Amino acid sequence: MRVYDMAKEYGFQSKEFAEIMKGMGIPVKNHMSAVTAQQEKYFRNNFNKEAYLNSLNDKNPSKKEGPKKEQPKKQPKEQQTKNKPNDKKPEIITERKPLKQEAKKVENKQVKPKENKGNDEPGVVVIYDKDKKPAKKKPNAGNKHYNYDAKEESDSNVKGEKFQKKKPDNKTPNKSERPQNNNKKKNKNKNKKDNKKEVVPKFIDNSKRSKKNKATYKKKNKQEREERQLENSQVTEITIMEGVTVGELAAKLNKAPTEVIKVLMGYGVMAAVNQSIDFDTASIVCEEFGVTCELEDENQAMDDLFDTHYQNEDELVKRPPIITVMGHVDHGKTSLLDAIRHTNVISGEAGGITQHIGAYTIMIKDEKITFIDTPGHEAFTAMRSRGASVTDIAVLVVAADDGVMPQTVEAINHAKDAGVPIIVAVNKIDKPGANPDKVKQELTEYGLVSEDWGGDTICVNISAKKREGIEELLEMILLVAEVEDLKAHPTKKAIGTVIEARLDKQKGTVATLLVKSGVLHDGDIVVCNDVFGKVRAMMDDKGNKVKVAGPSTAIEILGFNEVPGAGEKFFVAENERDGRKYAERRKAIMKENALKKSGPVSLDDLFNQISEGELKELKLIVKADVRGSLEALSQSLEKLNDNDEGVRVSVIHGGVGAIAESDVALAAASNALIIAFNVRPDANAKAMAMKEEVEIRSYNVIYHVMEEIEKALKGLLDPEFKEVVVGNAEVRETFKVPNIGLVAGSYVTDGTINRNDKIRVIRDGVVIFESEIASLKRFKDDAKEVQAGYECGIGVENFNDIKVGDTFETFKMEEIERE
Ligand SMILES: Nc1nc2c(ncn2[C@@H]2O[C@H](COP(=O)(O)OP(=O)(O)OP(=O)(O)O)[C@@H](O)[C@H]2O)c(=O)[nH]1
Repeated sequence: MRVYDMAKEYGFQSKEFAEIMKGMGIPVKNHMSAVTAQQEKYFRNNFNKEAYLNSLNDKNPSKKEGPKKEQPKKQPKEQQTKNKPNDKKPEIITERKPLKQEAKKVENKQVKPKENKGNDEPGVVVIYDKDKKPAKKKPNAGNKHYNYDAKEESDSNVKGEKFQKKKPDNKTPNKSERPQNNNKKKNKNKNKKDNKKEVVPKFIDNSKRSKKNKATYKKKNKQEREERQLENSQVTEITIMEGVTVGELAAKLNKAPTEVIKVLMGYGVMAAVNQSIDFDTASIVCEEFGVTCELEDENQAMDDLFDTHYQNEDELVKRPPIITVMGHVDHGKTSLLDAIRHTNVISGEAGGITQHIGAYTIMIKDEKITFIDTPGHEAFTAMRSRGASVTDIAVLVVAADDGVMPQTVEAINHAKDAGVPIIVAVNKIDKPGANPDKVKQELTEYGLVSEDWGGDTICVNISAKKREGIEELLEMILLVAEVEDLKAHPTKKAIGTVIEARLDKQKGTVATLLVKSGVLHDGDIVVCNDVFGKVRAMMDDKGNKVKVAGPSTAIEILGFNEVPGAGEKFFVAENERDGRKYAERRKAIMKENALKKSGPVSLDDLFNQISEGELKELKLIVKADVRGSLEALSQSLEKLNDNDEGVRVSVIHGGVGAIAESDVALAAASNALIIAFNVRPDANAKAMAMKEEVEIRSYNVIYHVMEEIEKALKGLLDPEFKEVVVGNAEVRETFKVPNIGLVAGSYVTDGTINRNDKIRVIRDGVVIFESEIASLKRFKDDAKEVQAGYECGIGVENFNDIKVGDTFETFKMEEIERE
């Protein structure tokens, strides 16, 4: 039996159950761990669910704290149902005197004034177990999904009303908690007003305060305000965004805008309050005021914005997992996605969902799963290259008759690099040659050990064609999702990722968005990097018009002013003005960055990047001609981890054979550089490397690789010479010429073949020989150079094994100017 089976039986979440078992001394690793018959027996004999649940309640210090009369006599119905003991562990009550600046930290706990016992100082706070607090209605943070039924929503006249959390009811049912002053009405109104804000802690029970106390309080308050102001006026450090406006800067400096304008004028810069200034100018102003300023990291700001959704754990609700299906070509990704669509029971539609957009949500056992319907790596790479981890779980499809293939390995590396759990779907088990065990065996080489072999990778045997094993796979997805504990905020303004976007002649910009947290409403102002717009229309995965979209939902929207990039994060702005401002600022920054772009990782510039703190990990992709070299190289490279520079060297992907487009894509996405050991990129890969500015370093001696990287880490690599490829030619025929040897009738595909350049012979992407050009002829005449598009005869010094289909690469060493 497995932990999760028993968890189900006992009615616990797998995670919690594993903890319980561990607590009883049963050595389980996680929910997937198998439990021996003996352990199971021990558990069954010794575990008392009731006692356990009671012990949880005992831990609830409200009892310690509390005279029973403080509890409401009867809990409201809703609260009662939510207080199911295994829903959540109760929170600890603490009693403390909060400092002002700590107010934020407790902001989201429920705070109520401590009963005035006469000797109370203002500022005493009691944080109560929220489950025990009466009449406070909270969204079910545990197991229930919020209902985002768009149709219901559109019936409602109040936009978003359904998704607003019920406000805490401050008409406390417990008499002892009620304010005791005479001015009840006023106080009630005040409470009402307070409730409109997010939960603001109230530290002071002013209901029983005498006039004298009030005066003291006022005085104290004033004093504190003044202290705060003084504190603020002594700003010493600020962070500002590129393109900050004069007004914004003044506010951050705690100065009047006119003061800032004056300073600017002193430097000959005429700028009005709403005008943007660049960071350098802003830092001069800051210097004048004795304030140090730092450029705000835009990505950080975005991360922070996203983080606000997850700050208050008790406000979060469970969200469906988002899945990407990956695997080698023809192993059945598309068939699996099709099979899943047909297994779907969300709408009971015959033939499954008619899909309209690049993602769809299915329902299994009352739980939703969202699939990103872009099989393969493109989605993954595009998403990740922009730093958005869209996928929660990767399903790796491996054909049982074919086993682990190069793209399988790539997919594993992609998922690992993104830190996403992998579920293996061993497909085509219906085929006569199918051997699922062989697949499992091969996967162990890549660190994926199937759970029935003692590992923790879930492998499910399926036949996408015969639609077998699909439900089990979906259940496993839900299981992993449960362990991943995926949560989202049910009501905040939406954040998420653009899955794809295009320009439609009639409709304008059409973008598919995946809401990660919060709710997107029709009419919202969405901002995605440098583009923004008002959502004009929203359509779900079945083509229905909708008004709202909750977490893990994909929708197609109209309204962006330009086409946003796939994989880009989006958020909802307060209003159009803010949205436009943000997008315009991003545009300006991007323009500026493009001008001073330092480019992706390059060995020559490695030291600078390390020194500037931009690089903490040097990621490498190693491609070699034979497995032996690959292993030797990878092992040697890992040894470079012991460097004094504190830079981790990691080989994120290794393979045998020519460098393919997918290698370059992975390098671009992960900011890696490619080490080519006796291999070359194919034409597409080469073009992509140029476009993506991925550096490919070629070597033929392992020692040289190590030496160069070591030097680069230390900043000693400043090569005086650099290899420059000058031309490429294809061998179309070969001739034996007396006294000369073998001559290859070749066609120059690009560049120029110069008689004096060096030459390499490449076969199937692998360098098989390197030498000088022995002869270069146009027809019968010797030639000094032959341009692309012409034919010529090429002889290679000391090499007569040229074959039709080989390619030549000619190169020269060029001197590099030292900086
Ligand atoms: N016998 C059998 N054939 C399958 C199964 N799943 C897929 N196939 C076949 O395998 C071939 C490839 O399937 P696809 O679903 O197109 O594979 P893919 O991985 O999406 O391929 P690409 O999109 O080209 O990367 C098709 O001919 C499918 O009919 C299966 O479970 N059993």
